[in-house]
Amino acid sequence: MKVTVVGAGAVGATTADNIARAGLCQELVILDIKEGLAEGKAQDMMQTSALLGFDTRITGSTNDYSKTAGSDVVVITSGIPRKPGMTREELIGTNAGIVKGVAENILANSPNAIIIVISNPMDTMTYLALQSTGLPKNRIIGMGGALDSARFKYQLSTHLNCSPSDLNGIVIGGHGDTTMIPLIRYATWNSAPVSNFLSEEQQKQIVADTMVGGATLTKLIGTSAWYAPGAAGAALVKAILRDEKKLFSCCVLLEGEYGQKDICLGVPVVIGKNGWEKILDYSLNETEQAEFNKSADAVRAMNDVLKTL
Ligand SMILES: NC(=O)c1ccc[n+]([C@@H]2O[C@H](COP(=O)([O-])OP(=O)(O)OC[C@H]3O[C@@H](n4cnc5c(N)ncnc54)[C@H](O)[C@@H]3O)[C@@H](O)[C@H]2O)c1
Ligand SMILES: O=C(O)C[C@H](O)C(=O)O
Repeated sequence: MKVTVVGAGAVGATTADNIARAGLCQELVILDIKEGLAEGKAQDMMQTSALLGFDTRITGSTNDYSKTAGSDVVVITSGIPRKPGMTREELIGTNAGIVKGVAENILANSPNAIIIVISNPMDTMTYLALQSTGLPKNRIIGMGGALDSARFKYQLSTHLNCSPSDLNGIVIGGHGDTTMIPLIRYATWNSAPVSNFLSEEQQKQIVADTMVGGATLTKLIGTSAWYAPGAAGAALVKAILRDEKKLFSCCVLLEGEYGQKDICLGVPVVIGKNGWEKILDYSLNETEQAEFNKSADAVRAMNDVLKTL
């Protein structure tokens, strides 16, 4: 199996590192436009192999897409991150051109690849990748909900004083500070609804803190996060390569599901060897559906910006 990670920056390198450490593929290519960066990070990672005991061969490439040929999965992380005080949406002007060019180069060299889009604004970049490659919908997956759901469980765990891995919780909708929807009604602590243990006020706080999870880290670090994003990207790669049929919230093309069409938005999907294989219907209540529709309106407005660039 062969995986390419485009972008050797914070998120790309962390995704690649997680993929290598887990031994998910035989060949791993990291590509970046910045001279020497991908080669250097690939060598550095390869030098951990004797210490960590993985067998993945990692190579780097400065914008030579022939090195990525025949990839089974490609993760796109290229593009600028936000600075404190910015929204993800403000990145569209720079990142749309980058993501479009990268997606076209990937398609030309790996026509059978499944593409995972991480670059922001992720929902719109996923839609753009789908449009510019014309790939079957199941092979374009936006990564945002997997990260937001992990952050949701982190927030829940701090209030419940429990292990995040004992929790179930999912965030759907857009991957934006105001567009994501942590589905607290469905969150459980080992099957028991979290509402059994948390006040209304605590639940509201957890939802609010989850929604600004990325912004909070950006303010603290000075640029956006990479450890959890890289782990989430690698988790999706693993689910595909190992055909796990694992459920994640991912940004995928909707064709009437959840009342929306011609838009890529976060919904619960099953991930396996074919990419996203099935959308699950969580039967949203009226409030949740209204939030989902509002989120779709905001993402659609960003998708419309693409036409003006
Ligand atoms: N979807 C998510 O959940 C999520 C999470 C974290 C970050 N992000 C996004 O991921 C992107 C990357 O974040 P980062 O922190 O790694 O940024 P970074 O600046 O550390 O790395 C980005 C890399 O992309 C490279 N690049 C730029 N143009 C390129 C091109 N045309 N071809 C190949 N490489 C190119 C840059 O040289 C740089 O090394 C940002 O847009 C950020 O907002 C998304
Ligand atoms: O917050 C950001 O801008 C990066 C990313 O989308 C995140 O959620 O960490």
